[in-house]
Amino acid sequence: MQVTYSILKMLHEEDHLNRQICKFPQSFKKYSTPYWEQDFDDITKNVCQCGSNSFLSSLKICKVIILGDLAVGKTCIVNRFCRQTFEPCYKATIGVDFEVERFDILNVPFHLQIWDTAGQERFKCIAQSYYRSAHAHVIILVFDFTNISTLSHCKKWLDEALNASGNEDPFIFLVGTKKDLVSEATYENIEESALRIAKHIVAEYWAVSSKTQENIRKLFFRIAALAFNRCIIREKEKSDIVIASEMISFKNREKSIDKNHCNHRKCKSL
Ligand SMILES: Nc1nc2c(ncn2[C@@H]2O[C@H](COP(=O)(O)OP(=O)(O)OP(=O)(O)O)[C@@H](O)[C@H]2O)c(=O)[nH]1
Repeated sequence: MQVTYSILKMLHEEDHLNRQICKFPQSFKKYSTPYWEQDFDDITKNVCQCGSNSFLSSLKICKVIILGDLAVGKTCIVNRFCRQTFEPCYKATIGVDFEVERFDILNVPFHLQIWDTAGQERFKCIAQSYYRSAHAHVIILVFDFTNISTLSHCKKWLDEALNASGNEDPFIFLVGTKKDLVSEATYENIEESALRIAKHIVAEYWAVSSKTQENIRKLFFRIAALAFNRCIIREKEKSDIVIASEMISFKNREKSIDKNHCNHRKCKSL
């Protein structure tokens, strides 16, 4: 999980000052999430409070892959969050673009590497070759509120990503974009279907607009907090296992030294 120099070059370091997370961000709708965490885990809080653990000192980074049909608004989501910009003209993504964004969570630096992939069929293979075995920690499936067929394709995008990415247990988000373009009635209609699909694919549902900025920041803060919490717990488990196995091998070594001593004494007394 070390960040290489080329990735570091792309960090928007100046932005992290307004990316401080101290309170656990909540889901978009209380009951439309499989992730029930309401707060950081006690393990996370303790580790961050003492701050001395060696794994906190290394820079942590989690991979987020954004997928969905062409022109649903994937690039606009990334640009709105990372650059505070919105581009009204469509320019297809070729292959993959990525950004690295820094957060300070419970006063610990944490990075999201955000992969914006191509939705166009002819560029899809290039994108897949990038994120194959990328071990994505988070998968964001994007659909367009103005085009209902993009919602029904999300399951296919997820299956392809799970096959390619190599991580069996990523956080999954189903995100509807262009909320600003639909009437309240259409929005509610499509949301009902989206909630059903989110439940079926075990994903957390969000509705956003990159044009008006609605919910974009909240979405990424939620993703960062969930990923950070899991990352710390897993690192802690790993370090506990290492300590436990070191203790076992230390005890075994002590036992074998004792045994050798005994054998030595026995030999002498014979
Ligand atoms: N009104 C409105 N337009 C949006 C919104 N999000 C994206 N768009 C427009 O939708 C078009 C496609 O957006 P992109 O972000 O380029 O779509 P994409 O999913 O990255 O497309 P590919 O790179 O082909 O996969 C652009 O013309 C955007 O301006 C939104 O929230 N509101």
